[in-house]
Amino acid sequence: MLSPGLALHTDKYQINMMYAHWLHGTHNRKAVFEAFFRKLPFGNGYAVFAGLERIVKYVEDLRFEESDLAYLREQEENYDPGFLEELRQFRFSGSLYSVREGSLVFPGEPLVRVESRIFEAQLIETALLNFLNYQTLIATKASRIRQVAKGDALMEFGIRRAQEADAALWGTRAVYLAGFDSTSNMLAGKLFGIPTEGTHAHSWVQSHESEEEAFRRYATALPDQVTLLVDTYDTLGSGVPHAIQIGLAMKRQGKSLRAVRLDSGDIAYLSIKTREMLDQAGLTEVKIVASNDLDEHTILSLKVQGARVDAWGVGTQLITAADQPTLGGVYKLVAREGEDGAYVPTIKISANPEKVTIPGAKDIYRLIDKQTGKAIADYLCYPDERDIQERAAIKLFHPNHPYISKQLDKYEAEPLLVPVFAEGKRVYDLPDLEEIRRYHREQLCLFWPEYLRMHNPEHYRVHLSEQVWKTRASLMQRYLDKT
Ligand SMILES: Nc1ncnc2c1ncn2[C@@H]1O[C@H](COP(=O)(O)OP(=O)(O)OP(=O)(O)O)[C@@H](O)[C@H]1O
Ligand SMILES: O=P(O)(O)OC[C@H]1O[C@H](OP(=O)(O)OP(=O)(O)O)[C@H](O)[C@@H]1O
Ligand SMILES: O=C(O)c1cccnc1
Repeated sequence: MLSPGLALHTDKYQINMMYAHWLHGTHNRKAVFEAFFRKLPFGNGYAVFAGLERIVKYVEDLRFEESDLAYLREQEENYDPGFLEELRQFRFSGSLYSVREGSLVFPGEPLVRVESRIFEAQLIETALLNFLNYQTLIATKASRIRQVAKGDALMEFGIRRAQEADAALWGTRAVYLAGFDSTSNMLAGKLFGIPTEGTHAHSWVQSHESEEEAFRRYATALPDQVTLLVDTYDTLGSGVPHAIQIGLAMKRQGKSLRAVRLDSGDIAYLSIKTREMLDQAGLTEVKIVASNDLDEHTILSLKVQGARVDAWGVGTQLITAADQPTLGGVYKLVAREGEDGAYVPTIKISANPEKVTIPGAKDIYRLIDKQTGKAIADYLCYPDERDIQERAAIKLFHPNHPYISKQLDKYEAEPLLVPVFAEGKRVYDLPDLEEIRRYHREQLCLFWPEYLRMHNPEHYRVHLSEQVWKTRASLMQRYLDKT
């Protein structure tokens, strides 16, 4: 976990292609790849981009260690010693552009663009997708839960169910950047400065002679952060009454019981009853925490039922993105260096029109209505179309039915891709996590609620510039003419 030696965190075919390029002397040719996804997860109206910090650290630390080279030598006798020497000298020397973490992103737009020797761009594909796919998926799930929970406190409880340690750690970071308030994950707390929270387990109660004794001892040990788990034996029959006893005793000492936690049964019914009992005892300040296989659907349903829950602990469903295990992001070659040294746009044709790639290195701009301050659409264009930021008007058209078009004026065009590496040097200061959270909140404010709702959200458009559209059409035609 977090080990520096991630050069072999890649698929074998990348190393094989690197070898074949090296053997034929094409390894130093420049190429442009773009990472994007085709379909939004969970039926959501947007995704929340995450993974850049991990990508940056990976790219910066990327070295083949002697043990990696020894392993490769052992694996494939065809690998020439000169190739292994080339790997020994390997450093990322290219440029990388990325959307900022916390951005709202949409299908088909480049989230990361890599311009480098094909030798390097090919190697980093696998790790880059691995980081981006998982973290963006989890951040999106967390953002959905935040939308539903509104102002309630949200705690991440997932380590024990995550797909191993790295997923727990980086997943927790993704969850926090998308709006959770805290985590039970202590390592994530230490490494990323995320606030940590913890109640206690059933084992604490079971390890005592009585529930009452267990509660009393816990309250004595940690008087400033007591949340008592009240469902070990009988929530309303013993758990809540014992918690009330402790709460009243703490109050007499000028302290305060913070909360009780419900972890089984009918959470709507039990939380309403628990609230009544606490209020009747004069403990109106004591909060109610709920946990037990929660996700955005259950939380929404519980709220509709009038559940009196102040804070939600969410683990399994979130950290594993249980309803959709991957984002499906891809990394496609969009341009290669031609014989004359200039970039040539490339296309990947597919029988499935959604899978035909968009050729050429592209930038993305978010078009914002100057009057409302809200995002209208995203716009893909080539870097030399930078005047998009100054034009008086812009034409937006449907890519499959270009006669459906509209003219847009009084807009601002905000570039989404920022330079992260330039010729191997990092040119981007990684923002701290609090800044990313703030940025994510600002991003949400940029969109009309229609795009943000959990069920059947409006479809936010990603448009192509006329130049991009024409290049794509002509490359498709060229391909059709050949076949
Ligand atoms: N009022 C409710 N409406 C909708 N879903 C609820 C309600 N109360 C609880 N749930 C959810 O229903 C599921 C109940 O799961 P399950 O039956 O496994 O739990 P349980 O029997 O109450 O507790 P245990 O964890 O001890 O098995 C959980 O996902 C829980 O969050
Ligand atoms: O349900 P999650 O969203 O994953 O939240 C974390 C769960 O982990 C703990 O119990 P655990 O699942 O270990 O045992 P239990 O189900 O028997 O309480 C805790 O009590 C929560 O229920
Ligand atoms: O602190 C808690 O209540 C907690 C932490 C992890 C998993 N379940 C519960």
